Amino acid sequence: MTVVILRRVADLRTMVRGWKAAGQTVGVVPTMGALHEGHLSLARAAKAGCDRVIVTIFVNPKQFNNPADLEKYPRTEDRDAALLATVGVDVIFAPLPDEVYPPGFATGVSVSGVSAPLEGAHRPGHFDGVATVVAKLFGMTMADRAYFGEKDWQQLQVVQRLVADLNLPVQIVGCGTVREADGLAMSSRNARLSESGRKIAPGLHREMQRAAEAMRAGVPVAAALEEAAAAVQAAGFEAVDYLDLRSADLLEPMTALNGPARLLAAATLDGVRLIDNIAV
Ligand SMILES: Nc1ncnc2c1ncn2[C@@H]1O[C@H](COP(=O)(O)OP(=O)(O)OP(=O)(O)O)[C@@H](O)[C@H]1O
Ligand SMILES: CC(C)(CO)[C@@H](O)C(=O)[O-]
Ligand code: BAL
Repeated sequence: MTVVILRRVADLRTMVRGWKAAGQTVGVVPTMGALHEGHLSLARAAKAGCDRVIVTIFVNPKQFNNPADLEKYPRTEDRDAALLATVGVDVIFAPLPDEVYPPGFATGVSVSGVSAPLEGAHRPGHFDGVATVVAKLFGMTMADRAYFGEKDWQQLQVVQRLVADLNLPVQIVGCGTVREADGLAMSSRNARLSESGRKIAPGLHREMQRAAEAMRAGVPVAAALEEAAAAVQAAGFEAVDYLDLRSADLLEPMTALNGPARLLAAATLDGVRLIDNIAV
Protein backbone atom coordinates (compact mmCIF):
# COMPACT_ATOMS: atom_id res chain seq x y z
CA MET A 1 0.00 0.00 0.00
CA THR A 2 1.28 3.47 -0.84
CA VAL A 3 -0.05 6.71 0.62
CA VAL A 4 -1.33 9.46 -1.66
CA ILE A 5 0.89 12.57 -1.55
CA LEU A 6 -0.86 15.87 -2.26
CA ARG A 7 1.03 19.12 -2.97
CA ARG A 8 -1.81 21.59 -3.52
CA VAL A 9 -4.16 23.06 -0.94
CA ALA A 10 -7.07 22.92 -3.42
CA ASP A 11 -6.65 19.15 -3.89
CA LEU A 12 -6.40 18.58 -0.15
CA ARG A 13 -9.55 20.56 0.53
CA THR A 14 -11.51 18.67 -2.13
CA MET A 15 -10.54 15.41 -0.43
CA VAL A 16 -11.34 16.67 3.09
CA ARG A 17 -14.70 18.11 2.00
CA GLY A 18 -15.63 14.64 0.69
CA TRP A 19 -14.75 13.06 4.04
CA LYS A 20 -16.68 15.69 5.97
CA ALA A 21 -19.72 15.30 3.73
CA ALA A 22 -19.67 11.61 4.68
CA GLY A 23 -19.67 12.57 8.38
CA GLN A 24 -16.07 11.47 9.00
CA THR A 25 -13.76 13.08 11.54
CA VAL A 26 -10.34 14.29 10.42
CA GLY A 27 -7.06 14.25 12.35
CA VAL A 28 -3.85 16.01 11.35
CA VAL A 29 -0.27 15.35 12.41
CA PRO A 30 1.93 18.32 11.47
CA THR A 31 5.59 17.36 10.89
CA MET A 32 8.72 18.53 9.14
CA GLY A 33 9.47 15.01 7.87
CA ALA A 34 12.51 12.79 8.49
CA LEU A 35 10.07 10.67 10.41
CA HIS A 36 10.88 8.42 13.34
CA GLU A 37 8.95 6.40 15.90
CA GLY A 38 7.97 9.62 17.75
CA HIS A 39 6.08 10.87 14.69
CA LEU A 40 4.59 7.45 14.04
CA SER A 41 3.21 7.37 17.59
CA LEU A 42 1.33 10.61 16.80
CA ALA A 43 0.01 9.12 13.56
CA ARG A 44 -1.17 6.01 15.43
CA ALA A 45 -2.90 8.17 18.06
CA ALA A 46 -4.62 10.07 15.23
CA LYS A 47 -5.70 6.79 13.59
CA ALA A 48 -7.16 5.64 16.90
CA GLY A 49 -9.05 8.93 17.44
CA CYS A 50 -10.23 9.93 13.95
CA ASP A 51 -11.82 8.38 10.87
CA ARG A 52 -9.30 10.00 8.51
CA VAL A 53 -5.68 11.01 9.09
CA ILE A 54 -3.55 13.59 7.27
CA VAL A 55 0.18 13.84 7.97
CA THR A 56 1.69 17.11 6.79
CA ILE A 57 5.37 17.25 5.83
CA PHE A 58 6.67 20.78 5.42
CA VAL A 59 10.06 22.14 6.44
CA ASN A 60 8.76 25.56 7.37
CA PRO A 61 11.37 28.21 6.49
CA LYS A 62 9.67 30.80 8.71
CA GLN A 63 10.49 28.97 11.94
CA PHE A 64 14.24 28.60 11.31
CA ASN A 65 16.20 31.43 12.85
CA ASN A 66 19.43 29.76 11.70
CA PRO A 67 19.81 29.38 7.87
CA ALA A 68 22.38 26.55 8.28
CA ASP A 69 19.89 24.60 10.40
CA LEU A 70 17.26 24.98 7.63
CA GLU A 71 19.75 23.93 4.96
CA LYS A 72 20.91 20.87 6.89
CA TYR A 73 17.43 19.77 7.97
CA PRO A 74 17.08 16.12 6.82
CA ARG A 75 14.65 15.53 3.93
CA THR A 76 13.62 11.88 3.37
CA GLU A 77 10.20 11.94 1.71
CA ASP A 78 10.23 8.48 0.07
CA ARG A 79 11.21 6.80 3.32
CA ASP A 80 8.64 8.89 5.23
CA ALA A 81 5.88 7.83 2.85
CA ALA A 82 6.81 4.15 3.26
CA LEU A 83 6.70 4.46 7.05
CA LEU A 84 3.34 6.24 7.00
CA ALA A 85 1.93 3.49 4.77
CA THR A 86 2.64 0.99 7.56
CA VAL A 87 0.48 3.06 9.93
CA GLY A 88 -2.34 3.38 7.41
CA VAL A 89 -2.62 7.17 7.19
CA ASP A 90 -4.96 8.41 4.46
CA VAL A 91 -2.93 11.19 2.87
CA ILE A 92 0.38 13.02 3.09
CA PHE A 93 0.20 16.75 2.44
CA ALA A 94 3.67 17.90 1.37
CA PRO A 95 3.32 21.33 -0.23
CA LEU A 96 6.10 23.34 -1.87
CA PRO A 97 7.07 26.58 -0.05
CA ASP A 98 5.29 28.74 -2.68
CA GLU A 99 2.01 26.93 -2.04
CA VAL A 100 2.21 27.80 1.66
CA TYR A 101 3.75 31.26 1.24
CA PRO A 102 2.69 32.54 -2.19
CA PRO A 103 4.10 35.84 -3.49
CA GLY A 104 2.54 38.68 -1.54
CA PHE A 105 2.12 36.66 1.65
CA ALA A 106 1.95 39.29 4.38
CA THR A 107 0.34 37.82 7.48
CA GLY A 108 1.97 36.52 10.62
CA VAL A 109 0.59 35.00 13.80
CA SER A 110 2.38 35.83 17.03
CA VAL A 111 1.55 34.31 20.42
CA SER A 112 3.01 36.39 23.22
CA GLY A 113 3.80 35.29 26.79
CA VAL A 114 4.38 31.57 26.56
CA SER A 115 6.46 32.04 23.37
CA ALA A 116 8.95 34.38 25.03
CA PRO A 117 11.19 32.32 27.34
CA LEU A 118 13.28 29.16 26.77
CA GLU A 119 13.15 28.25 23.04
CA GLY A 120 11.68 31.66 22.24
CA ALA A 121 14.60 33.44 23.89
CA HIS A 122 17.19 31.29 22.10
CA ARG A 123 15.49 31.10 18.69
CA PRO A 124 14.15 34.61 17.98
CA GLY A 125 11.10 34.51 15.72
CA HIS A 126 10.85 30.71 15.94
CA PHE A 127 7.41 30.54 17.56
CA ASP A 128 6.00 33.25 15.27
CA GLY A 129 6.95 30.94 12.39
CA VAL A 130 5.44 27.92 14.14
CA ALA A 131 2.20 29.73 15.07
CA THR A 132 1.81 31.10 11.54
CA VAL A 133 2.29 27.77 9.79
CA VAL A 134 0.23 25.80 12.32
CA ALA A 135 -2.68 28.25 11.96
CA LYS A 136 -2.40 27.85 8.18
CA LEU A 137 -2.23 24.04 8.39
CA PHE A 138 -5.39 24.02 10.51
CA GLY A 139 -7.11 26.20 7.89
CA MET A 140 -5.86 24.08 5.00
CA THR A 141 -6.71 20.69 6.51
CA MET A 142 -9.93 21.72 8.33
CA ALA A 143 -8.96 19.04 10.88
CA ASP A 144 -11.13 18.28 13.92
CA ARG A 145 -8.12 17.12 15.98
CA ALA A 146 -4.40 17.86 15.76
CA TYR A 147 -1.68 15.76 17.37
CA PHE A 148 1.51 17.24 18.82
CA GLY A 149 4.39 15.68 20.76
CA GLU A 150 5.25 16.58 24.34
CA LYS A 151 8.91 16.43 23.27
CA ASP A 152 8.32 20.00 22.06
CA TRP A 153 6.54 20.92 25.30
CA GLN A 154 6.70 24.67 24.84
CA GLN A 155 5.46 24.36 21.24
CA LEU A 156 2.48 22.36 22.54
CA GLN A 157 1.66 25.16 25.01
CA VAL A 158 2.01 27.80 22.28
CA VAL A 159 -0.33 25.87 19.98
CA GLN A 160 -2.90 25.43 22.76
CA ARG A 161 -2.80 29.19 23.43
CA LEU A 162 -3.15 29.93 19.70
CA VAL A 163 -6.22 27.71 19.35
CA ALA A 164 -7.89 29.09 22.49
CA ASP A 165 -7.18 32.73 21.65
CA LEU A 166 -8.32 32.53 18.00
CA ASN A 167 -11.29 30.19 18.68
CA LEU A 168 -9.95 27.74 16.12
CA PRO A 169 -12.32 24.75 15.79
CA VAL A 170 -9.67 22.09 16.37
CA GLN A 171 -8.92 19.98 19.44
CA ILE A 172 -5.23 19.72 20.36
CA VAL A 173 -4.06 16.31 21.55
CA GLY A 174 -0.66 16.10 23.30
CA CYS A 175 1.22 12.77 23.06
CA GLY A 176 4.05 11.52 25.31
CA THR A 177 7.72 11.69 24.30
CA VAL A 178 9.04 8.55 22.61
CA ARG A 179 12.62 7.73 23.63
CA GLU A 180 15.44 5.50 22.48
CA ALA A 181 16.27 2.60 24.82
CA ASP A 182 19.00 4.73 26.45
CA GLY A 183 16.58 7.58 27.21
CA LEU A 184 17.47 9.96 24.36
CA ALA A 185 14.31 11.68 23.10
CA MET A 186 13.78 10.74 19.46
CA SER A 187 14.35 13.70 17.15
CA SER A 188 15.04 14.12 13.45
CA ARG A 189 18.14 16.09 14.41
CA ASN A 190 19.65 13.06 16.21
CA ALA A 191 20.63 11.77 12.76
CA ARG A 192 23.22 14.56 12.58
CA LEU A 193 25.09 13.36 15.69
CA SER A 194 28.50 11.71 15.24
CA GLU A 195 29.01 8.18 16.53
CA SER A 196 30.66 9.49 19.69
CA GLY A 197 28.04 12.25 20.06
CA ARG A 198 25.27 9.67 19.89
CA LYS A 199 26.82 7.94 22.93
CA ILE A 200 27.03 11.21 24.87
CA ALA A 201 23.51 12.41 23.92
CA PRO A 202 21.47 10.41 26.50
CA GLY A 203 23.44 12.29 29.19
CA LEU A 204 21.01 15.18 28.86
CA HIS A 205 17.97 13.14 29.88
CA ARG A 206 19.98 11.22 32.49
CA GLU A 207 21.12 14.41 34.24
CA MET A 208 17.62 15.90 34.04
CA GLN A 209 16.23 12.82 35.77
CA ARG A 210 18.94 13.02 38.41
CA ALA A 211 18.12 16.69 39.02
CA ALA A 212 14.41 15.88 39.31
CA GLU A 213 15.13 13.17 41.87
CA ALA A 214 17.39 15.51 43.83
CA MET A 215 14.73 18.25 43.91
CA ARG A 216 12.08 15.77 45.02
CA ALA A 217 14.46 14.68 47.78
CA GLY A 218 14.71 18.29 49.00
CA VAL A 219 17.89 19.56 47.32
CA PRO A 220 17.37 23.32 46.64
CA VAL A 221 16.21 23.90 43.05
CA ALA A 222 19.06 26.27 42.12
CA ALA A 223 21.73 23.84 43.38
CA ALA A 224 20.18 20.84 41.60
CA LEU A 225 19.92 22.76 38.32
CA GLU A 226 23.46 24.09 38.55
CA GLU A 227 24.85 20.63 39.23
CA ALA A 228 22.86 19.11 36.34
CA ALA A 229 24.03 21.78 33.85
CA ALA A 230 27.65 21.19 34.91
CA ALA A 231 27.20 17.41 34.56
CA VAL A 232 25.73 17.79 31.05
CA GLN A 233 28.80 19.78 29.99
CA ALA A 234 31.14 17.33 31.72
CA ALA A 235 29.43 14.52 29.75
CA GLY A 236 30.66 16.20 26.55
CA PHE A 237 27.96 18.67 25.46
CA GLU A 238 29.42 21.90 24.07
CA ALA A 239 26.90 24.25 25.66
CA VAL A 240 23.73 24.25 27.74
CA ASP A 241 21.33 26.94 26.51
CA TYR A 242 19.00 26.48 29.48
CA LEU A 243 18.09 23.94 32.11
CA ASP A 244 15.12 25.38 33.94
CA LEU A 245 12.30 24.40 36.25
CA ARG A 246 9.01 26.02 35.25
CA SER A 247 5.38 25.96 36.40
CA ALA A 248 2.59 24.96 34.01
CA ASP A 249 2.40 28.34 32.23
CA LEU A 250 6.19 28.31 31.62
CA LEU A 251 6.32 32.06 32.23
CA GLU A 252 8.60 32.26 35.27
CA PRO A 253 11.41 30.02 36.54
CA MET A 254 10.38 28.13 39.70
CA THR A 255 12.82 28.60 42.55
CA ALA A 256 11.17 26.02 44.84
CA LEU A 257 9.37 22.77 44.09
CA ASN A 258 5.98 23.80 45.48
CA GLY A 259 3.60 22.40 42.86
CA PRO A 260 3.47 20.59 39.51
CA ALA A 261 6.55 21.54 37.53
CA ARG A 262 8.32 20.86 34.25
CA LEU A 263 12.06 20.60 33.85
CA LEU A 264 13.08 21.78 30.37
CA ALA A 265 16.51 21.85 28.76
CA ALA A 266 18.30 22.63 25.50
CA ALA A 267 21.94 21.78 24.88
CA THR A 268 24.28 21.55 21.92
CA LEU A 269 26.35 18.53 20.95
CA ASP A 270 28.31 18.15 17.68
CA GLY A 271 26.76 21.49 16.72
CA VAL A 272 23.30 19.87 16.98
CA ARG A 273 20.82 21.50 19.34
CA LEU A 274 18.87 18.92 21.37
CA ILE A 275 15.86 19.67 23.60
CA ASP A 276 14.11 17.63 26.26
CA ASN A 277 11.64 18.02 29.12
CA ILE A 278 10.22 15.94 31.95
CA ALA A 279 7.56 16.34 34.62
CA VAL A 280 8.87 16.89 38.16
N1 LIG B 1 10.35 11.75 20.39
C1 LIG B 1 9.15 12.24 20.14
N2 LIG B 1 8.07 11.79 20.83
C2 LIG B 1 6.84 12.30 20.58
N3 LIG B 1 6.59 13.26 19.66
C3 LIG B 1 7.62 13.73 18.96
C4 LIG B 1 8.95 13.25 19.15
N4 LIG B 1 9.77 13.91 18.31
C5 LIG B 1 9.00 14.76 17.62
N5 LIG B 1 7.71 14.66 18.01
C6 LIG B 1 6.59 15.45 17.53
O1 LIG B 1 6.43 15.32 16.15
C7 LIG B 1 5.90 16.53 15.61
C8 LIG B 1 6.75 16.96 14.47
O2 LIG B 1 8.03 17.26 14.96
P1 LIG B 1 9.30 17.49 14.05
O3 LIG B 1 8.98 17.13 12.64
O4 LIG B 1 9.92 18.79 14.35
O5 LIG B 1 10.25 16.33 14.55
P2 LIG B 1 11.44 16.37 15.49
O6 LIG B 1 12.02 15.01 15.55
O7 LIG B 1 11.03 17.08 16.74
O8 LIG B 1 12.46 17.22 14.72
P3 LIG B 1 13.50 18.19 15.29
O9 LIG B 1 14.77 17.53 15.02
O10 LIG B 1 13.19 19.40 14.47
O11 LIG B 1 13.27 18.42 16.75
C9 LIG B 1 5.90 17.55 16.76
O12 LIG B 1 4.59 17.59 17.32
C10 LIG B 1 6.87 16.93 17.72
O13 LIG B 1 6.65 17.32 19.07
C1 LIG C 1 4.57 21.82 14.28
C2 LIG C 1 5.56 21.95 13.15
C3 LIG C 1 5.32 20.87 12.11
C4 LIG C 1 5.31 23.29 12.46
O1 LIG C 1 6.17 23.48 11.39
C5 LIG C 1 7.00 21.90 13.66
O2 LIG C 1 7.28 22.94 14.53
C6 LIG C 1 7.36 20.58 14.25
O3 LIG C 1 7.70 19.70 13.46
O4 LIG C 1 7.30 20.41 15.49
N1 BAL D 1 10.50 20.20 16.50
C1 BAL D 1 10.28 21.63 16.49
C2 BAL D 1 10.59 22.22 15.20
C3 BAL D 1 11.89 22.92 15.13
O1 BAL D 1 12.83 22.58 15.84
O2 BAL D 1 12.00 23.85 14.33
